[in-house]
Formats: sequence, structure tokens, C-alpha cells
Amino acid sequence: MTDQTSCGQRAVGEREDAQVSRLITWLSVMAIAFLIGIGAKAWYAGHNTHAWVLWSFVLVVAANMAWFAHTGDRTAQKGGLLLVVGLLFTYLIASGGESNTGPLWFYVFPPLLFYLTNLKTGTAVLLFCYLVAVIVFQFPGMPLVSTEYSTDFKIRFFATLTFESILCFVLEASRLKARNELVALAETHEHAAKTDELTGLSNRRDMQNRLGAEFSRYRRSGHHFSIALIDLDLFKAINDRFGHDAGDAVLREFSTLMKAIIRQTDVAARWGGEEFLLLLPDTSLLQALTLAERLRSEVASTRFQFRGADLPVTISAGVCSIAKAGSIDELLKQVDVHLYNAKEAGRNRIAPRVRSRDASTAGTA
Ligand SMILES: Nc1nc2c(ncn2[C@@H]2O[C@H](COP(=O)(O)OP(=O)(O)OP(=O)(O)O)[C@@H](O)[C@H]2O)c(=O)[nH]1
Repeated sequence: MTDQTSCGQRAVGEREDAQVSRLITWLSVMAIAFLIGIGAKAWYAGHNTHAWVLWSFVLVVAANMAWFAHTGDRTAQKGGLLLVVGLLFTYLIASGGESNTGPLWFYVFPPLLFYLTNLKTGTAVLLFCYLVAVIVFQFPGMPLVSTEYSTDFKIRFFATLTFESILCFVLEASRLKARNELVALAETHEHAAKTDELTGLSNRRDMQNRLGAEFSRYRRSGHHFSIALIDLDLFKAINDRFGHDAGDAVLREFSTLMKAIIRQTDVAARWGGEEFLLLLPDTSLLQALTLAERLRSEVASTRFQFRGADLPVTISAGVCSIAKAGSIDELLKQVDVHLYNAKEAGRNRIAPRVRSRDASTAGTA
């Protein structure tokens, strides 16, 4: 579950990063259009220096876009835009913009900042900007500061900006909380849709998908794989004699034992009722038979108990390699036939019988 969870979160994170990146591109285009327009207005109003400063910001925004198009570096794209916006707003506060309305653009910053960064970074950057604004407001005679604001304006500016910042913080915090809850919920559902509730193994549907994926890999790269269809012997008798709970306990204990024996890359699924399917990537028929035999002998020698009673548990299994089948359907049909043969031969055995020396130690059918 942990692996699947982190996988899911990575996928969501990747999607969100791509979305934010697209938004930044659109914002950059909008910023360029606004800067050109407002610059032109300033030019016609006779504020030539102001116009040139705004137009030079156009070049910086465009350069940031070009850099992103060249490198694809989303962190640099985001950092670049925030830096440009921060510098632009500092300039607008220090210069007053047109008719001392420059600081009004600052209201764009808090929502943008919280959305593009996180709550901590956003708050830190905002506090820094506040500090810059306080210095500019308090020391109008400083170099590069070419305007002065009335006390009323300063008080209202800070009061409204603080209100907006707190609101943005709260909204972004609840957006993030809802988003995290939604991601967790989606992951729980995804996990449940792939997992057998009783044993915690993959369920039939998940295994079918994995078989399809493994078959594609085999067709692409020639990597062989094998499967083993395992059935608990005379399981009905266990249910009948010891009760359904005992049967459930056996299914769980067998699953745990199987998981301990197979490799991490192998997949175990509950195929249905008391039937299990093992998918063994990069495994030959002989290796698969050896594994199945190991599992059979481990089960036969394990003491399964339920409420003090010993339960007679053994397994039979059919094994097949993709090298002997042309499709997943054929593979499943063949493995089913082998399982049937193992049962017919007296149960507690593996089929097909292998006569090689490697497998002669195995109690095969
Ligand atoms: N306790 C329990 N029993 C289950 C579950 N799923 C299926 N079964 C039982 O498994 C039994 C399977 O019985 P059969 O198909 O006759 O097979 P068997 O008794 O194992 O006999 P062979 O397969 O021929 O060795 C049935 O009684 C089902 O009710 C489950 O989730 N829990």
C-alpha cells in the first residue's frame, strides 16, 4: 500500500506541476500584454521612463518563458516569474507608477504566491515584501524611491493587503487540505479496487491487467515469464468440518506464507475462492516448477491451526511458461489443465511432471 500510495502521490504531483506550469505560461503571456499596454499608456501620458521600465520587464518575462521552453525546468520557470513579479511590484511601490496607483498591483501577489509556492514559503516571501513596502513608505527620500504616499493611503494599503493575505492563506490551506483528503480517498479506492479484501493479495482484475502488461513486455523484449495456478486441496472439507472462519484463516495464512516465499517482483493474486495465481516474471518453466514445489512442501510441512484444532492443508498447482503458449488465454487454459492433472493424480502435487535432475527432487505428479 505504501508503494502504491507514494506512486499515486507522485503521479498527482506530476499532474499538478504540469498544470501550474501551463498556468504560469498563460500568466506570463497576460503579463506581457498588460505591460505593453500600460507601458504604451504611460508613454502617451508623457511618462517615458516609466514606459521604458515596464517594457524592459516585458523582455525579462519573455526571457523567462524562452528559458523554460529551452530547458523545461519548471522550478526555474516558477522562481523566475515570482522574482520578476516581486521586482516589478517593488518598482511600482518605489516609483508610485502612474498617479501613485502602482501599489494597487500588489494585491495580485498574495494569491499568486500561495498558489505557486507553499504556505510556508508564501508567508515568508510576503513578509519580506511587507518589509520592503514598510521601508519604502517610511523612507521616501531613499535612492530609487521617487514618490511619497499619504498616511491614510499607507494605513489602508497595509490593512487591506493584510486582510487579503490572511484570506488567501486560509483559502489555500483549506484547498490543500481538501486536495490531500481527495488524493488519499482516491488512493484508498484504487487500492481497494485492486486488492482482495480477505488476503490483501491482488484480486483477479488486477492480476488480469498485470498479465496483459507482462505479455506486452514479453512481446516487446522477449522476457519470458511463467505462471502457477494453485488450489487448496479439499478445502470444502475444511469449511465443513471446522467452519467458514477456519477456512478464512487458512486462506489468510496460506497467503502470508506464499508472500514470504515468492520474490518481490513476483505477483500473487487470489484468482477466486480457494484458487491463487502467481505471476513470475523472468522465470523459466523449470524455475517456476521449483518454486511451486517449494511452496507445496512448505505448506505440507506447516501446521495450520484454528482454535486449537489442526487443519489438514495441502495444495496442488499447475505451472506453465509463456514460451509454451501464444496468448494469455492459452496460458491460462494450459495452466488450468495442469492443475486438473495434479488434482487427478492425487492432490498435494505440482504438474506438469518434470524429469530433469533439477526437478527430480520435487514431488511432482
Ligand atoms: N472459508 C472460505 N471458503 C471459501 C471461500 N471462497 C470459496 N470457499 C469455499 O471453497 C470451497 C471449494 O470447494 P471445491 O471447489 O469443492 O474444491 P475443494 O473442496 O477444494 O476440492 P478440490 O479442489 O477438488 O481439492 C467451497 O466450499 C467454497 O465455499 C472463502 O472466501 N472463504
